[in-house]
Amino acid sequence: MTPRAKTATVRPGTRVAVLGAGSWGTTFAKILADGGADVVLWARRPELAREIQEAKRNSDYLPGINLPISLRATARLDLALAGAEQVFVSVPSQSLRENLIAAEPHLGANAIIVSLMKGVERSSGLRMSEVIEQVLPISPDNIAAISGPNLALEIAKQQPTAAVVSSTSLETAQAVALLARNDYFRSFVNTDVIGTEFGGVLKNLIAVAIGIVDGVGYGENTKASIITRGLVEMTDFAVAYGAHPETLAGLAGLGDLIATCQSPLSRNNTAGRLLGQGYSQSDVVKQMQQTTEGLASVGPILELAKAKGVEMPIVEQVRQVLAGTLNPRDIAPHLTTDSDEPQGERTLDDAQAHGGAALWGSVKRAFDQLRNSGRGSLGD
Ligand SMILES: NC(=O)C1=CN([C@@H]2O[C@H](COP(=O)(O)OP(=O)(O)OC[C@H]3O[C@@H](n4cnc5c(N)ncnc54)[C@H](O)[C@@H]3O)[C@@H](O)[C@H]2O)C=CC1
Ligand SMILES: O=C(CO)COP(=O)(O)O
Repeated sequence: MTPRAKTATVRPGTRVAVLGAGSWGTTFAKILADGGADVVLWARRPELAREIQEAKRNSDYLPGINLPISLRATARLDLALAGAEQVFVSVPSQSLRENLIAAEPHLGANAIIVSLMKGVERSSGLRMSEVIEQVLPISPDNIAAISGPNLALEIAKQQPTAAVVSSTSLETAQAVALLARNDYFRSFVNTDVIGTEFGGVLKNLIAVAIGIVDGVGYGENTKASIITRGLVEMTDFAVAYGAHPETLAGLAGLGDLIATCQSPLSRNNTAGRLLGQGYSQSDVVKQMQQTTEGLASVGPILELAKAKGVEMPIVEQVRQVLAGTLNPRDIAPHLTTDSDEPQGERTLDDAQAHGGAALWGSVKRAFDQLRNSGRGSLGD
């Protein structure tokens, strides 16, 4: 029986809303409630709202987890949003726009909107914070995004982890981080929204590739090679769109990449494994019971990469496997280039030069933080 978490002592009772009662929305509502916030969770389906409100359970998405007594739930969007100082959004990326339009009339004028999502809008290629900025009458300084090694079920079991809260306004990032923390969840902050959001989106695509080679039966060498080259691919792409390379060496990049690529809890990893076992994309989509953001992101990411002249050979091979034009057995690091000449191994150091930022300095800082058990700065 998981002991009840101690609640934080910061601004208890701050009224917040969480939109989306799936695995991550429900888990994050628990994080916030265990941190002392006054949380109302919006569930699209009334029967799910009732189960959470009355039984403090979400048997669809978090079976066996006891939710905080203080957590309230409703299927009424207006009631969920009434008085909310911060609104955390955790619906599938492709449904964000429609949900923001529905929520807009009920939002407080100064409410902070926090994206918990890790996708890009397929029709526009926009990141989640860009969709929020486009739909709502809101300053980017009132928008934040949270990402990191955050497999929902492990966190719902109160296993310790960390995340990064990102906003163009450091003050906003800190206001969110002060609520999104308790004795098993630690929030760091940064102002690199581009790097933080793209880290969460891109790691899903590499995780699909890892799942594919796992499904084919390749071992740890192949997977480690793809993870390593995948991080360089992620960094190249994100830096081309204005990210700081060190963000991709932090929790939102490397951290989340490790968690997602290694865990059977990952839906993207699982979808990749089914692809590697020979299932078609349509069969995989039918089998997946939960949101698998990576499958919808491959196309838009490759279009964005092409627009900046960034090569993403691993993601391109995932696209080909999804399209059925590449045998899953042929997706492997040495096939990520079709040149017969031995290729120079582009490393994070090159990305640092490429990105012009002190990437290794941030990697060394990360190791120092780990050595000092995280007593480093709030920055990630
Ligand atoms: N599950 C996890 O471990 C983590 C998930 N995330 C992100 O959280 C976001 C949400 O994913 P999950 O909660 O995992 O998905 P999920 O599949 O567990 O839950 C999705 C929820 O959205 C609802 N939904 C579906 N279509 C909707 C619509 N049109 N309008 C409103 N609600 C709708 C579903 O009923 C369900 O309650 C994704 O972007 C994902 O990448 C981020 C970190 C961890
Ligand atoms: O984002 C996640 C972990 O950080 C969850 O990954 P999946 O969406 O692949 O399950």
